[in-house]
Formats: sequence, structure tokens, C-alpha cells
Amino acid sequence: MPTFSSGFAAKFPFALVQRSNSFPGHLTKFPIFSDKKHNRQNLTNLSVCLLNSRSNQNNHSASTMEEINGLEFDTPFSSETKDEFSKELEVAVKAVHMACMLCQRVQERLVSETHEANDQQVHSKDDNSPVTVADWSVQATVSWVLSEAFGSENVSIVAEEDVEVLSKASSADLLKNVVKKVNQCLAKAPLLGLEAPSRPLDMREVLNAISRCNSRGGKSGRFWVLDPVDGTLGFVRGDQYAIALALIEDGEPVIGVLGCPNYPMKKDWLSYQNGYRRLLSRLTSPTSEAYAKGSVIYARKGSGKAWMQTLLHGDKKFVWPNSARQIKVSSIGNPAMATFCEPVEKANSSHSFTAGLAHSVGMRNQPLRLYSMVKYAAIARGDAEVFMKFARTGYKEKIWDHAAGVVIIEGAGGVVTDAGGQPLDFSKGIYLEGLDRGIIACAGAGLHEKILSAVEDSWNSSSL
Ligand SMILES: Nc1ncnc2c1ncn2[C@@H]1O[C@H](COP(=O)(O)O)[C@@H](OP(=O)(O)O)[C@H]1O
Ligand SMILES: [Mg+2]
Repeated sequence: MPTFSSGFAAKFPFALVQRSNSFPGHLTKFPIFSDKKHNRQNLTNLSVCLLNSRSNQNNHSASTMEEINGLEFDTPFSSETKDEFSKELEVAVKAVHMACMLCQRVQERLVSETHEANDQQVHSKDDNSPVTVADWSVQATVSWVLSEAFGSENVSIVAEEDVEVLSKASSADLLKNVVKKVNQCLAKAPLLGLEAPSRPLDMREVLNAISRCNSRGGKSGRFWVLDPVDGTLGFVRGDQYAIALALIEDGEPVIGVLGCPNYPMKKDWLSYQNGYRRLLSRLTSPTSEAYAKGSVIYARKGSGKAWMQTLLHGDKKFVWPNSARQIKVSSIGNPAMATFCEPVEKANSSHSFTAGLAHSVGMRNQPLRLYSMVKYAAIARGDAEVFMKFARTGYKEKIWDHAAGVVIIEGAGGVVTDAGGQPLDFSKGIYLEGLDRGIIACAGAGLHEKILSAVEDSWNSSSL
């Protein structure tokens, strides 16, 4: 049986890069920027309090650490291996698992680096969002794994990153770093039951793997959708982020996999998210059980189920379907008991509009603000009941920011639509064309209807 050796815990050299000078990346050793522009209350701590106070209300998690460590959960697909997309799901989960481990190493180094060192490592894209070596490395790794498993001629991928910056002569060191990360990660493929490359990939092969992800999507055929590091801002701040991979067939997402390296199996463990986690990472080996954190969540359309499994650490084996447990959305339907989640950044979704909606339907709890598609995971796992995103007028949502999450929430029993009540349309290319105002995901139909009607009542008087 393949096992995880402590070799994987060997340090990945730190690897974030400067793409331009426009990103105001004053990274601290803590998740929230301390500069004026980013000064805010520590929302993650707020999230932790909320989660802790809710942990007895609706806890679908395993009750003890032993339960997690013993991995005595269901093996969800053992009787379903002949189902459609079973191989796709297996490969996708394994690829995301590898990507999570790659990202964890990069983030660990990032949060332990000095301000100055970090300033050199984070770059800004044209839209001012940050990018790191992890984005390209994950894209190359996932692209390579999918191509090996299904044949590159059969694999079409829509993904967030391209090779423009990496291909520049001035990016030679960056590219070297990406190649190194990719090879370190792929060398561990056998631990997941996948084949490693017969020799390390060279620069050209890594660039090819990244640039192969040039599909523009569309309404027919099959394509994968990858966000290599969703919530890059959360990632560089040492906070939540996700690796999101979905398979779309004829315009419909059929598989969704979310790697959430900082989203633990047990809600209570999230309290270790910030200070304790950093402390723990210095005091214990990353292979230690005490350090185990993070999860991979997945679903297959039509199965009516969604699953969550812990990220592998130490010598744990990954033998598909490994031990996963089924997750379900919250059963709370009373708005007074419900919690909504939304982006941390108010630039990405109007906090004032969602606060008004929440108030008008009778939701009284503080919002749970999380970076990335971890919000979809939070709904699917029952940590919150509602997710709302209302971007500024003119912003076009991209399919890779939602596809995996939709399959997972629906599998867990929830509902996801635009603010007009229509399903999200993944068949129109890289954008969610025709999206009506915003995105609303709910644990149950009752809450969903209430929020849709609150949007109707308040939209015209909003400034959106
Ligand atoms: N002005 C904007 N409005 C809405 N969403 C935006 C945005 N700018 C970026 N985003 C998207 O929001 C994602 C982060 O989600 P969240 O705000 O929920 O953490 C980003 O993903 P990336 O980090 O992968 O670029 C990006 O796609
Ligand atoms: Mg994204």
C-alpha cells in the first residue's frame, strides 16, 4: 500500500512571486492586513466565535478527534463505482488533494516569512487581485494529472491562469520555482494511487500543462473548470482559500470538488485556525496528527449526496474512496436562527445590501465572512444556512468561482440560484452570462423564497 512518507513534509522552498508593483501586499504574520487600506476587525475571529457558538446546534461533524483519526466513516462510493463519472470523480478528488498539499506548504512558508520577504512574493493581476506561485503550480499539476488519466486529447480545461507572465525572460526564477513545486508535488502522486511522471517535467512541459487550460467553455461537450487558488487574497493573508475543480457536461456541472486546506472536518477545530494553528505549525511536525486540518469536499450531480474527507497527513494512505463522511445542509429554516455567509471583501459583494436583506427576513446573527468558495462548503456542511453575493453592477461572475460549489450544495440538499430564482448558467463561456443581480444559496427552499422576495422588495431602492 502506498503511504505518505515524511519526505513530503520536507520543506518546499518558499515560492510566491512579484508580478507587478501594483498590489499593496503588506503581508503580516497574521491573516488580516494591518495597513490602512485593509484595516478591519478580524473577521475570521468573528467567524470562529460564530462557528463555536453554533457547534452544538447543527453539528453533522464527527464527535471526537478519535473518530476523525480512526477514519471510521462511510466509504461512500464503494457500492457506486460503476456509476457515471466515477473515474472522473476519483481522479478529480485525488488531483485536488495533491493541490491542497502543495498549497499548504506554500502558505505555511508565506505566513512565516517576514513582511519584506512577502512583499517580494505576491503579485497583482490586471484586476488588482493577487497571484502567487501556488496558482500556476496547482494549475500545471491538475492539468497534468487530468491529461495523464484521460489523455490530453480528451481533456479540455477552463482555468483562471495563463502563461503570459511566466513566459517572460524576467520571470525565469519564477518559472523555475513553479517547475520545482510541480515536480515536488507530482513525485507524490503514487501516494494517492496515481502515476508520477517517469522523469521530472521540464519548463516547456510545465508551461504546456498550464497553457493547455485554454478552453472557453460553452454549451456542448465536456470540459473541466479549475480555479487553482480561489480566494487568493485569503491565501496570502494566511486565511481560508479553496482549490475548485468541476466537470461540466453540455452546460451542466456534473462533478464538483472543493479542496479547503484550512477548513477542518470538525467545526470546533476552526478555532485553531489563526493563532493556534500558527503556533502549532511551529511546535509540531506538519505530519503530526495534532496538525491535521483541512478537507476535500465533493459531490456528483444526481447522486443526492455530498462528501467530506480529511486531508491526508503523515503516513495515512489514500485508497479511493478512502474514508469520507456524508455532509448535509442545515435543517434550520427559521431566519431568526439562521446565519448567512458572504465574502470578506465588501468590494466583492455589497455588505450593506446583504445586511438589509438579512434584516428584512428576520436574520439576526452576525454574518459569517469567509474568503473563497469555502462559503459553499460552509453551507453544504451546515455551518451556515445562506450564502449571498451581490457584486457591483458590471462585474461578471466567472464559472470557476461557482461551478464546484453548486454541485456540492445541491448534493448536500441545498439550492443555488441567481437573485431571480434561476439556476446559474454554465453554458455561456467563461462568465455566468445573464446572471440576475446576484447569487443566493440556501440550505432550504423556505429561506430561499424569503430572500428572493426580499431582493424584489428592496432592489429598486438599493444603490447596486
Ligand atoms: N469586484 C469583484 N466583485 C466580485 N467578485 C470579485 C471581484 N473581484 C474578484 N472577484 C472574485 O471573487 C473571488 C474571491 O471570492 P471571495 O470574495 O468570495 O473570497 C475571486 O477569486 P480569486 O481569488 O480566485 O481571484 C474573484 O474571482
Ligand atoms: Mg476565484
